[in-house]
Amino acid sequence: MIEVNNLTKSYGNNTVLKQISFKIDRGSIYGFLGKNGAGKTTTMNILTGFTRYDSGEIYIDGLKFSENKRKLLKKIGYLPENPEFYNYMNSEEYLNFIGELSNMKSKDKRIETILESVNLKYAKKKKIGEYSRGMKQRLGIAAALLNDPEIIFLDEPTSALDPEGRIEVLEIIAELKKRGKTVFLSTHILNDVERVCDYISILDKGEIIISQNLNELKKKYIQPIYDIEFENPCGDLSNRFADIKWIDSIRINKNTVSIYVNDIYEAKTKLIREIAKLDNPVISYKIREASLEDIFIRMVKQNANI
Ligand SMILES: Nc1ncnc2c1ncn2[C@@H]1O[C@H](COP(=O)(O)OP(=O)(O)OP(=O)(O)O)[C@@H](O)[C@H]1O
Repeated sequence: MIEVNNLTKSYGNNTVLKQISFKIDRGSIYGFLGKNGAGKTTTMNILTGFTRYDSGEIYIDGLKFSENKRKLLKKIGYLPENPEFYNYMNSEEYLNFIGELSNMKSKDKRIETILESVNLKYAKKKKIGEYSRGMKQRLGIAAALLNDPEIIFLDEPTSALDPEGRIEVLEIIAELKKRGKTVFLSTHILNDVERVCDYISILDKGEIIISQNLNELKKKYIQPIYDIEFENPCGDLSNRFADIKWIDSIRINKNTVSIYVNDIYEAKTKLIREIAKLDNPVISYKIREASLEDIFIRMVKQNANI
């Protein structure tokens, strides 16, 4: 449904997107991950028609975006990272106003339905200035959904929210998928991605370093991680273990280390022996599966080493 080929964008000398390509299937939730400044918002602004791009091609439903912008933008809803509201309006008035801007006919029923779907019906007469962040974010989603778009772009929709607010937004996203919508979700909260996304891309310094179905990604990159807590700090561990081939990488945080291995058999038989040589008493020793966060950190680190 969305196909992006070799998309490139520069601001002056700063090339923010370097020939990125990806595809998004209809009805999927596509997680677009990356650290701050990776280029996520720029990509979203391009795909929603707010920002120009230098080169590359974008197709939506087989139509070239640059030649069919007006038509294609009708299929798109967008919640930007920091949506602005008129705080003196209530949510019903605000959605009416948004509807009028886009010449929407018979808005009342739609507004009622949409307020219900984002759980704001009870607060529709309350001034937006008195809303919590979570309520404002849900109102932003309501505004993005007002035209009943097929594709919804959500830029960091949960970043500023408390756990309860995040769950409410994630539930709305899961509901959108059930209704057959395609969701493009940019975020750096990997837990959220694991909860709702089908497919992910990791954007790093303007390049897509991985693009895969989430389950396949986990299967491919899942490797055990050993979390070991020592009695004393273990600052020189990376040097001590530098020559061990079956150790992929080591993360150290004071007295605790996470050891990423690439050969589970070697690790099982030899890691304890190596640890014993350190002369640093062990408080705990645990094996766990890699999470998306571990995979993300590994991929971004590898990209930095290239
Ligand atoms: N209008 C602009 N003019 C100049 N540089 C810009 C502009 N917008 C973004 N950039 C630069 O482009 C790069 C990517 O920014 P972008 O906002 O797309 O990243 P992001 O992944 O969305 O990060 P964040 O999560 O912090 O929003 C950054 O280096 C940023 O400074």
